[in-house]
Amino acid sequence: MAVDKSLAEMHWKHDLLGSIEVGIVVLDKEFNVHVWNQFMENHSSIVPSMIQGQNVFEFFPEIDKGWFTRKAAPVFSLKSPVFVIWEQRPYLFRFGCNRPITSKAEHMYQNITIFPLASLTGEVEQICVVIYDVTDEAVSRMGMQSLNIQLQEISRVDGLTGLYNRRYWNEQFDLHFKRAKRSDSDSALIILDIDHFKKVNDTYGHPAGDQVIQALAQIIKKTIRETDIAGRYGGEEFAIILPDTPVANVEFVSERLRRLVEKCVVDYGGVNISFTISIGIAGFDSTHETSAQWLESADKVLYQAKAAGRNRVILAE
Ligand SMILES: Nc1nc2c(ncn2[C@@H]2O[C@H](COP(=O)(O)OP(=O)(O)OP(=O)(O)O)[C@@H](O)[C@H]2O)c(=O)[nH]1
Repeated sequence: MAVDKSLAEMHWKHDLLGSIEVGIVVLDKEFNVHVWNQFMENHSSIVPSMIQGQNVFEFFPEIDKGWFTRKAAPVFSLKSPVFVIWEQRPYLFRFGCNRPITSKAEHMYQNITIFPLASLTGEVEQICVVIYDVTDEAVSRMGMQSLNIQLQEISRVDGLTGLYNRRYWNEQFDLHFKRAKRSDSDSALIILDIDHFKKVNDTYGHPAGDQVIQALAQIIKKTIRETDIAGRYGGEEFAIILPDTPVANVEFVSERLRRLVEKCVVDYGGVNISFTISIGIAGFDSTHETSAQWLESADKVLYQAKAAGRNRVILAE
């Protein structure tokens, strides 16, 4: 009768392990496999008889042995469970995704729990690893994150040129001004404006003007350093912050920019359009009380450049 009872118990435990929608793996101190349930078999195509008694790392070389051993150590020694969520490590076992057609995931995302299995003497000789398939949750969370990043980008970037828009550039300029004020560093500000741009629009049309603006933005992107901050300040007006750059170097960069623009020819449906720009530069000056004063210094010399005949660079004294 007692034998029947334990047989029946084994039977329902076997059924339970088979029908449960999580992976169950029991490992000993050498990380040899003792239990491998149906979920694990379904996703790995490895049947229990193949893996039982074998070392899990040999079957799954993608498991970082050092990391997993460190995670399991307190489960054996302190008898306390350990949890690992997919955001820390996307998976333990690299399984394919359940819905390869409808899901964007390349693999199953997993949360795992490792808990101790104490023997009758209270010693932890084995651990149980439970694997939860959290692919749907992970995919939707990552989708939200990338959407947020895209939204943030859109709100920072000018649609026509891909440079920062005026609002975001101004925020950066304010921050940079405060930093420069604290460190009294060599920084400079460039403001540039397309010469007689109204004539471009009037002669070739607004879409042609847009293409000229885009061409200028490309030249700016190619000419400045990654650490410089360029924005479209107005219709055909651009502003660039050059952190940690002595004014002499800024004059050199500006002159190069001016010459590149002068040489550039925009091909608008077979019509060649040339254009020039005027540039005003103002180095950071600790007497500036506000970022607006710094901007005004650069703007003033830009208009001096316009008044002096355009297509030139002028540096604020
Ligand atoms: N195509 C196009 N034109 C724009 C855009 N934003 C502003 N503009 C035009 O840019 C022109 C600017 O003209 P003005 O401010 O008179 O300056 P300008 O003709 O460049 O003359 P100077 O700056 O004095 O050399 C106007 O005709 C605006 O309509 C834009 O996004 N696309």
